[in-house]
Order: sequence, then structure tokens, then C-alpha cells
Amino acid sequence: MSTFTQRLLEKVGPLWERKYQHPFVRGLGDGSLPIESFRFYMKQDYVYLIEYAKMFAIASTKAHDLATSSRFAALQEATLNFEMDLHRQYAARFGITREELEQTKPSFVMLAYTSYMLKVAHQGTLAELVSAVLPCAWSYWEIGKRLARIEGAAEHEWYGDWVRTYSSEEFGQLAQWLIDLMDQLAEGKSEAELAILEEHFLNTSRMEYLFWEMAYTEEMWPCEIN
Ligand SMILES: Cc1ncc(CO)c(N)n1
Repeated sequence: MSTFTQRLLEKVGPLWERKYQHPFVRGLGDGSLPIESFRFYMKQDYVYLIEYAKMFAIASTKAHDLATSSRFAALQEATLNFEMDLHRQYAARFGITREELEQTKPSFVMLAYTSYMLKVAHQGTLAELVSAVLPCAWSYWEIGKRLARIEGAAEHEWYGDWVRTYSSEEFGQLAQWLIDLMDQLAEGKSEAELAILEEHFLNTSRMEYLFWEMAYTEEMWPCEIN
């Protein structure tokens, strides 16, 4: 019998495939990504991760047992200190201060994405929260692994650190733990409940795609608004 996360992956298969083919993602792998797009991405991703880390804090309060609660607290810590260190190191190379990084004005997509996730986190069940957060960790791990297979990608002067972080054992374990938890939480749920989880997963998968597009085009808002 297939697991619930296999069902989720089937649902988003073509969309995730488009993500792997997105020029930003391909450019990270073959080194063709313009450094300006990467710089824009790093700043938006930093403020994204500040909000993303809060999801894990909320998850910790919604956990049904001590081990899960504790693991979410560790995930928050890992996001704030392991993952965001990557961004701080890049910022230093770009000559951006930590204050500047933290004060990045949010783009529309970054606002929409984090607002949606935090809404689900605050209002939904733990299963809903995990379904919304899962495409983030899981798809980055998939992208990291794919890019790491490209010759020279992990050693690239600029994008190598990114590729090594998201293809790392440490990041993979984090993603795998969330995948396993999703399957555990989906057990015994009705079809109506599973459909809600599937909807969150699809929505944040879409947001992930839009995030790459936003970064590539360096788009703050979809149209000129004063
Ligand atoms: C937009 C986005 N999604 C997922 C991750 C992985 O944590 C990230 N750093 N940024």
C-alpha cells in the first residue's frame, strides 16, 4: 500500500518537475544564474526563514508528545542557526550587514507564502501544519540532491555552498523526519481530512514555484503599485 506522502508526491509531480526545470534552479546547478538574482533571493529567503522558523515553534506547542515537541524545538533552532548561517555567510560575501539583511522589505510572494503558512499553523491541526510546511523542506532536499549530482555544482565558487547545504545529510534528515511524521499523522484520517492536507500541500508547492520565479525576475510586486 502506498503511503500518504507518496500520494502527495504524485499529486504535485508535474509541478515539482517544473520547479527542477526553472531557470533559477538550473542556473544554481550549472552556474549560469546571474549573481544579482541570487543576491535578491538570499535577502528574501532570509526574511522568509524568520517566519518559517516560527512555524516550528507553533508546531512544538501543538505536538501530541514530548519527543515530537522537542524535535520541533530543535528544528526551529536548526533553521535559525544552521540554515540561516548560510545566508549570513553569503551576505558577508556580498557586503550586506546583518541588520540590512534582517530589514529586507518583503516581496509580495514572500508575504503571501509566509502568511498562508502561519495562518495554517495558527488555525489548523498539527497535521495541517505539517502538510503546509512539508513542500519547503522536502522540495529543497530534492533540488539539493539533484544539483549535487551535476559535475562541479557542489564546488561552484558561489552556488556550491547552497548546493552542499541542501544536499547535506543534516538537511536530509530534517526533511525525512517531516515526511515520516506526515505519514504518521495521516493514519486513520478520513478522506475529507486528507483532502484538506492535500490542498495545503498543493498550495505551498505552488508558492515554492512562485518563490523561484519571484527571485529570478527580482519581482517585489506583480504590478506597479504605489
Ligand atoms: C522559499 C524556501 N523554501 C524552503 C526552504 C528550505 O528551508 C527555504 N530556505 N526557502
